[in-house]
Amino acid sequence: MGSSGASWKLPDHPKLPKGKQVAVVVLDGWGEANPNEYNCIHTAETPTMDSLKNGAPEKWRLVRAHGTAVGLPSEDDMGNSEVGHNALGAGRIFAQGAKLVDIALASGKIFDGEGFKYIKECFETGTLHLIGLLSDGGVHSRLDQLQLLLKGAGERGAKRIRVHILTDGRDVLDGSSVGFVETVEKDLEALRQKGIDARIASGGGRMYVTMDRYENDWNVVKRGWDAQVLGEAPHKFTNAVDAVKKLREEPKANDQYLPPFVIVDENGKPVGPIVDGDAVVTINFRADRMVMLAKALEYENFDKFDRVRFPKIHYAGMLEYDGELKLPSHYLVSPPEIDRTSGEYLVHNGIRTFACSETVKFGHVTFFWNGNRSGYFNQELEEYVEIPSDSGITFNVKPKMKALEIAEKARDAILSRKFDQVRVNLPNSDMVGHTGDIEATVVACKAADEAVKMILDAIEQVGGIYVVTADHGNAEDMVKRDKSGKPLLKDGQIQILTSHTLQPVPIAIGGPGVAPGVRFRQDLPRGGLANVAATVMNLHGFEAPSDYEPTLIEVVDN
Ligand SMILES: O=C(O)[C@@H](CO)OP(=O)(O)O
Ligand SMILES: [Mn+2]
Ligand SMILES: [Mn+2]
Repeated sequence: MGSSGASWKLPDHPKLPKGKQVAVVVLDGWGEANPNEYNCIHTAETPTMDSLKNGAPEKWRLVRAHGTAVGLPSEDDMGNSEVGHNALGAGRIFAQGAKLVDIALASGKIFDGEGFKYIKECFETGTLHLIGLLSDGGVHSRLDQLQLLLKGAGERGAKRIRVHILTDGRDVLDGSSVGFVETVEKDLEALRQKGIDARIASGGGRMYVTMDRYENDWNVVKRGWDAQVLGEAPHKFTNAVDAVKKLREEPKANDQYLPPFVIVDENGKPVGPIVDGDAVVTINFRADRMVMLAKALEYENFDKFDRVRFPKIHYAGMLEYDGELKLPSHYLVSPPEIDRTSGEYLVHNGIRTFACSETVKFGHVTFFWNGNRSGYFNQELEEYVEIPSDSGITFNVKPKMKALEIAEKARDAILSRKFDQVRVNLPNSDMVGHTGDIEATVVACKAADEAVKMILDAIEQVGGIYVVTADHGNAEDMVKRDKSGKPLLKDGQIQILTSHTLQPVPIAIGGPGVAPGVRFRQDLPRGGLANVAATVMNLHGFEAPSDYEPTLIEVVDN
């Protein structure tokens, strides 16, 4: 029985057969935009994806992948992997972390919750530490939420506050970190005026310090730990604005990869290591890049790196980050209850599933796909394969990443005929797009296209079906634009856009197993990623649950 009380048994589709193998391919960060020199997908040779596009409108269309279509607060919110894969897998639109935190802060309920009460127990004698991504990107965290949390904690008795910042440059323009740090410094000054000892204590760039994911490189988390908890870092400054400005002067320095630093007092002593009796909040609402730190902060038994000290603290996440691990055990806002995902339904209906990506996106097609739940629903029917990603490099150095290896695994899984669904994420256009290296991103897009071809060829051989789509845009637009769409100049220069976009993404269906008469319906012009789950269920021969977003396809008699 599903948690709603509904049966897990899916009705047979009245027209579509069962038993076809379905490949579900998610191109990460592959949106649709006007062709021009900043559209790396357009520039790249992508014959496979181009040929799919020729199937429009019956076998190719666009779907929305940002804003309210994926449960984000507003249409100005770009898409991202978490909300994108949640929608793809769950078939419904859930108000996402960003929005839930907004609501809890607006009503003040966040301060009445169990999580806040728990950290508040330390306010009298301990320090409140806030650790997280400092930007207004809205993908992992948001500046205004941090500001409200700081203010609220001050009003509710926090006497000593330390902020441990992670600079962004990935969801926002590179170089924007300085302005964000200045803003927080002003807020902290206002708190100090009220007698609260509030300061920035440490910092570092998100990709080099703390925000690794899926255990690709624990050194990243260790660097953060050393600075945040131990108060140790190679760079010491007395002021965070100076720190960020100075560290950015290094050749090749950028916000994403700033080295760790600590803020010290006039005697050279770190101003805010984390010690027994302190409270810690990780302010990111998004899960993937907080899970590793959450484990380090929370687990008594931990062997991923030498923590040196394991302070007895009251730790809460902004959200619960992993529903299966119940991690962390305390949190300020309850996460969306993403239940009855398509993956869970399909295993209950006997669908054997293979899912694969490389480490940096592995959790996207498993954890995010399954509603932020780690592990299998049914190990007998599912196999999840992770191909180790390169670590310690920026992906413009190796833009092909593991696309070929992922495609080979998918091909072999398809040809083995052991699985009904073979699902992959191809990371290239996203991960290389985030580096802002246009030439490398073109190479990345070509590699992803070749991987798609390999998977489609295998589907052709077994008489199967493919669904090729993406989770949000990135590589299709690499320049910051004004409202009219013209590149926005700063000091006469274009500004490279490292972030995701607001663009829609393609979805294509095809393969010899698609029944005659199947085509995209024309009455869902505003269809989005959440409509994909029902579509895939149909292609497996099932009707989707009635509360799922409607399927994108129809079957016409011909
Ligand atoms: O790298 C990440 O964490 C985000 C951008 O902040 O990208 P994606 O949503 O594609 O994982
Ligand atoms: Mn993504
Ligand atoms: Mn991305």
